Amino acid sequence: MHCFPCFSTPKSKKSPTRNESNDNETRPHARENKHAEEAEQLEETTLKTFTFRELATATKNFRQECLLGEGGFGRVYKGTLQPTGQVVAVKQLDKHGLHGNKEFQAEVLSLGRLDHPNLVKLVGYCADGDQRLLVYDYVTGGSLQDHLHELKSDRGPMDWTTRMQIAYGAAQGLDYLHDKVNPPVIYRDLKASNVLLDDDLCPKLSDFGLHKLGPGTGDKMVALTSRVMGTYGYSAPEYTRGGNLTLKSDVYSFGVVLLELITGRRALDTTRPNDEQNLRYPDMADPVLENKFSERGLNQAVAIASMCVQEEATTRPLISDVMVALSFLSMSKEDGVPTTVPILSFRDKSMSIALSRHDSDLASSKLAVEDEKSSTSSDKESSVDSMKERVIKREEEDSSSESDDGSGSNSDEEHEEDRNSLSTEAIDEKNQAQSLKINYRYSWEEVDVSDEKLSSKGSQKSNDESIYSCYDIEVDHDDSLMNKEKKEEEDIHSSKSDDDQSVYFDDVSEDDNEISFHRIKSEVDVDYVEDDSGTSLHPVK
Ligand SMILES: Nc1ncnc2c1ncn2[C@@H]1O[C@H](COP(=O)(O)OP(=O)(O)OP(=O)(O)O)[C@@H](O)[C@H]1O
Repeated sequence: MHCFPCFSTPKSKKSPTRNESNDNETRPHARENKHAEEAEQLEETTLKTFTFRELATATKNFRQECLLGEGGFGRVYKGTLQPTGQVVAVKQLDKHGLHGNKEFQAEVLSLGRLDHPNLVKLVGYCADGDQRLLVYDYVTGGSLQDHLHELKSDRGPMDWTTRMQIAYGAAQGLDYLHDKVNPPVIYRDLKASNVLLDDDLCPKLSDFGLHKLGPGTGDKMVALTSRVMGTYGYSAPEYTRGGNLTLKSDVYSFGVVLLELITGRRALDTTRPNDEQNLRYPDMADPVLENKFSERGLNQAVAIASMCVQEEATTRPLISDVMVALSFLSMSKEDGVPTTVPILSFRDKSMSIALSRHDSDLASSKLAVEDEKSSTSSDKESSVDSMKERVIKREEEDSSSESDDGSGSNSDEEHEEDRNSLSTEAIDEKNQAQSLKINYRYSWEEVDVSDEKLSSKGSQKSNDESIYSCYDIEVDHDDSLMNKEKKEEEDIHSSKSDDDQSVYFDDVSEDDNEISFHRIKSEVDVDYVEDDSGTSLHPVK
C-alpha cells in the first residue's frame, strides 16, 4: 500500500484557516461581499458544467448496469466521459429536493472549492431543466464498509497499520473540512460507507456538504428545512435527539468509524446476542487481525475512539488532535511494531493527558486487578503501589541475573514461581469471565504537568470545552493480565507519580458513557438555522 503521498496536508491559497478569517471578517461584511465572492468563485472554479445529454451518454442512458447504488440524495451511476474517457460517478439528485438554478449553482460552487487528497473530488455538475446532477471522480476500491464487513475471497482482511492509515487519512480529510476551509464544513454523515478507498486503500470522504442540496432550499441565513440524516449508530447523541449540530458531531461519527476499524464490527449489529453488544477490551480488536498489533497501539487507538464518542460533545477532542495522534499510530516500523503516540504533540491538553495516562493507568489498572483480591477497597491504591514495587524489584532482579551470564537459572525458577503466585493470588477464577469496568477520569487541573510541556504549539487554540474529559473502558479480567510485556512494565516506572494517577473502580453502577454499538437508523424532520459563525446548526424552536 502506498498511501502516504496522499496524506500530505494541502496548502491552499484560496482556503484561509478559520482563525485567520475570523480575525478579519465580520458577518455583515461577509454578507455584503457574498455576490462578489460568488462571481469570483465562478471565475476561479475548475468545475465543469455538463449537459444532461453528455451525462446520459456517459452512463449509457443511466442504465441499470451502471448503477452503483442509491443513497439519501439519489442514485449514483458509474460513467465514462466523452471524449476524454475519464471515469466518473454521476449522482442524480432526487427531484423533490429541487433547487433553483442559482441556489444550486451557489452550493455546488462552494463544494467545488473543496480540494483535498482525502476528499472525493467534485469534477462538475449539470443543471439542465429540472435535472440536477453532480459528477465526481470515480473511486475505484469500494467503501470502507465493503472492506471491513463484506469481505470477498480475492481480498484479504486489512492489517492493523492499514487500518490506522485509513483512520489517519479520514481524519485529515475531516480536519480539512473543519479547520482549513472557511467557513468550516460540518460533514454530518461520516460513516464507513461514505469512506471510499482507492486502489492503494487511500481513503476519500464522500457525500460531504450535500445537505443543502437535499429537500428544501434557502439562503444560509434563513431557516433551512433539512432532514436529520445519517445512521443513528454514527450520529452523535445530541444530533439524533434533534439538538445542536456542531463540528463535534462529526468527531463522534469519526470515533465510531475508528471503533469499526479496530473491532471489525458494524456500528449497527443487531445479529449479536445481548451479552456481546458491549465491546470488551482487549477482545474488542478484530479477530481477523490475529493479534498482530501492539497492545499499546490498541490502547491508544481505543483511547482516541472513546474520546471521540463521548456522550458530552464538549469533551470530545479536536479533529486536528485526533489526526496528529493517528499520524503516529499509522506508521509501521520495520520490526512490525507500530509507533505509539508521543504525548506532547497536541493543541488540546485533554488529548495529551488522556493518551499518556491511559497508557499508564491501563498498566496500573491491570496490576490493580491482580491485587484486588488480596485487598479491601480502601487498600486499592496502596495495592497498586506495592504491585508496582514488586514488578520493579522483579525487573531489577531480572537484569542482574542476565548480567550474571547464565548463573540465574534458579532465579528464573523463583521468578516463575513468583509470577505464578502473584497470578494465583490476584485473579479469582470465578471472575475470569467477568469484565472489570474502570473509569478513567482526567482533569488537567489536577495534573502536575506544565502547559508548555503538554502542548508543542502552546495554547494557540485551546479546546475550551475539553478541560475535563472522562471515558470508560471495559477491561477483560483474565490470565493475560499477568502476561504483560516488559516494555509496559518499564512504562509504569517512568510514568507520572502515583499521586497523578487517578484510577477509579466503578463498583457502584453502570455508567451511561460506555461504548455501545447497538443503535438504530433514524431520520427525523427538523428545521434548522445556522448560527452567526456558520459553524453550527440549531433546531428552530
Ligand atoms: N465517487 C464515487 N466513486 C465510486 N463509487 C461511489 C462514488 N460515490 C458514491 N459511490 C457509490 O455509490 C453508491 C451510492 O452512494 P451514496 O453516497 O449516494 O449512498 P450511500 O453512501 O450508500 O448512502 P447515504 O446516502 O446514506 O450516504 C455507494 O455504493 C457508493 O459507494
